[in-house]
Amino acid sequence: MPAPRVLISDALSPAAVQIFKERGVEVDFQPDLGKDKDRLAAIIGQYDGLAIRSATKVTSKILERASALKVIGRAGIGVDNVDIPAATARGVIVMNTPFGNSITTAEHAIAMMFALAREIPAADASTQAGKWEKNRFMGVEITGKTLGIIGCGNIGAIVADRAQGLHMRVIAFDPFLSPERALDLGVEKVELDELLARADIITLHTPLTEKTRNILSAEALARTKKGVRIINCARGGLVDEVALRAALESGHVAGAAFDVFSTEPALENPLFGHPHVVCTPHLGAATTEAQENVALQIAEQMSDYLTKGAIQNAVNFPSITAEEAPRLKPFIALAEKLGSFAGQLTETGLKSVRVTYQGEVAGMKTKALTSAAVAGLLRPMLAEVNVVSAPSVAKERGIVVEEMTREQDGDYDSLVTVTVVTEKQERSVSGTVFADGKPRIVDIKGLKVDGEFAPSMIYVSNEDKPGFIGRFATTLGDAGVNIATFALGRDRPGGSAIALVEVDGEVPPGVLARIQTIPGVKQAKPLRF
Ligand SMILES: NC(=O)C1=CN([C@@H]2O[C@H](COP(=O)(O)OP(=O)(O)OC[C@H]3O[C@@H](n4cnc5c(N)ncnc54)[C@H](O)[C@@H]3O)[C@@H](O)[C@H]2O)C=CC1
Ligand SMILES: O=C(O)C(=O)COP(=O)(O)O
Repeated sequence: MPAPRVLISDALSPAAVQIFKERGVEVDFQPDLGKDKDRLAAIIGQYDGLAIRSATKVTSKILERASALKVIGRAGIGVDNVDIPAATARGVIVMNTPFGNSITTAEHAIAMMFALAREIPAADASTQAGKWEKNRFMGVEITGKTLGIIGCGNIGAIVADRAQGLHMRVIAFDPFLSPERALDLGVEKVELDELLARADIITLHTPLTEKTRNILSAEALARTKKGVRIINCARGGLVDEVALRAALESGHVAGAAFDVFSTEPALENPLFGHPHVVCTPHLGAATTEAQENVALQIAEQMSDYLTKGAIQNAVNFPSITAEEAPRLKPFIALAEKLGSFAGQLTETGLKSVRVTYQGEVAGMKTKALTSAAVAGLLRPMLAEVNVVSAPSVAKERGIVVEEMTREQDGDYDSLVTVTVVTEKQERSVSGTVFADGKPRIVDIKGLKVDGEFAPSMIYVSNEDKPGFIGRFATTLGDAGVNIATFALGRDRPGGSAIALVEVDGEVPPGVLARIQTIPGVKQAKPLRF
């Protein structure tokens, strides 16, 4: 197999290049490419992986051209520059490095707070201009002030910790912050209105989502305390920049420090030029330490995925460690094949699919296995679906996906059952993985069998009557089809029976129709795996 190829299209630390190479991944380092979307679109089709920071915008248009792409790695935290639904729909894993730059970014927010409180940038410019305006700059003390943190996750929590070290009172608004965690962090959890009314300084640390966009709107700004200072080191778009400018002009807001802007690169912005505004060009993560951390980590994660199938910190797929990957692999194949079996037999509208895990397999990454089963199920109907995209494709089509785990209670250490409910019927198939690592099908619609999955198979359900096997074999023989393996199952003598037959090569047209005419045959279907 040729080595996987990765394109680095943003200014990652060159440390990443070394890691990729050491791990058998070819790497193309073009740190400015992300800014040129046409060139990126022109070459992205050659790569299995794309490593980015915030300058590369991975839009659905870029993804349409990314025919070989398997993984996008964000050397940093925010993935709002990636169209995640579009990546997921194309089966591309999107991973980030959720902690590598959080201390550095929190430190930047604290630095911005001091810059605002003591007007350091303006004082610096004035001093170096030879003005010595000692009376112009009158700061405010940080000690004893109330810091309002909007979004108290990884970065917000570090900011809270540092602020407490500075003897500030810390209040936080974050709907997902548990009272226990708030207590642990020593912050007072409050509603947004209370934060706005009480904070002397507000700092934002939420991702940009439809819920957080414009969280500091004109109305919200109007509810803040007079003389408040506002820091945004999270994402442009969280604050209404025009309304903030007006509030600065009126003197209601005493100062603002922004690292991120609604349009980036921010070559102009409503906040620019105000004497109490401090700006940096998206430098939150820009320290040598943080950049090394995120570059090394993303290169490791992407290499592990491309070479070993391990998944860490994916925002659109469950994690699978490098140790788990080989153990999971045969079960992924099993789940996909069971799903495929059910999908190939499905002729009417799919309503729901239930995947049941019994025994040892119940302790594995069942979410990944369920995605594989759904991918296998949908593939006979939709060619472009894979393990990553399957859950979202199913959801889009209104197919309910359920997962159940149970204790082992049968002959097998592990048993996976895929049950498909269509408009007409419910059908289950079960399988396991034997010690040889090969997936086997062990139960079809409650009838026990023991069959392997083969590239070309015929499935027959029939009444258990003498003469069927002879006629069936003759029909195939007459058509020049060689039987490779033959697995039979039935519920009771004379009851319902099934045959799962592996044949060499394609089943010629017309053969299935002839099988269908054998007395007692209810259904005959070709299957491919
Ligand atoms: N300026 C820069 O260079 C950098 C900026 N960032 C930005 O900082 C953001 C935060 O990063 P982390 O703390 O690591 O993320 P995180 O996911 O650990 O924390 C985000 C917090 O926001 C909270 N949240 C979500 N929706 C909310 C809402 N509607 N109202 C209030 N809180 C809400 C979440 O519950 C979570 O606790 C990132 O999403 C990224 O956009 C991150 C790194 C560098
Ligand atoms: O990690 C993040 O979310 C950041 O915003 C850092 O962005 P950058 O990698 O410096 O372009």
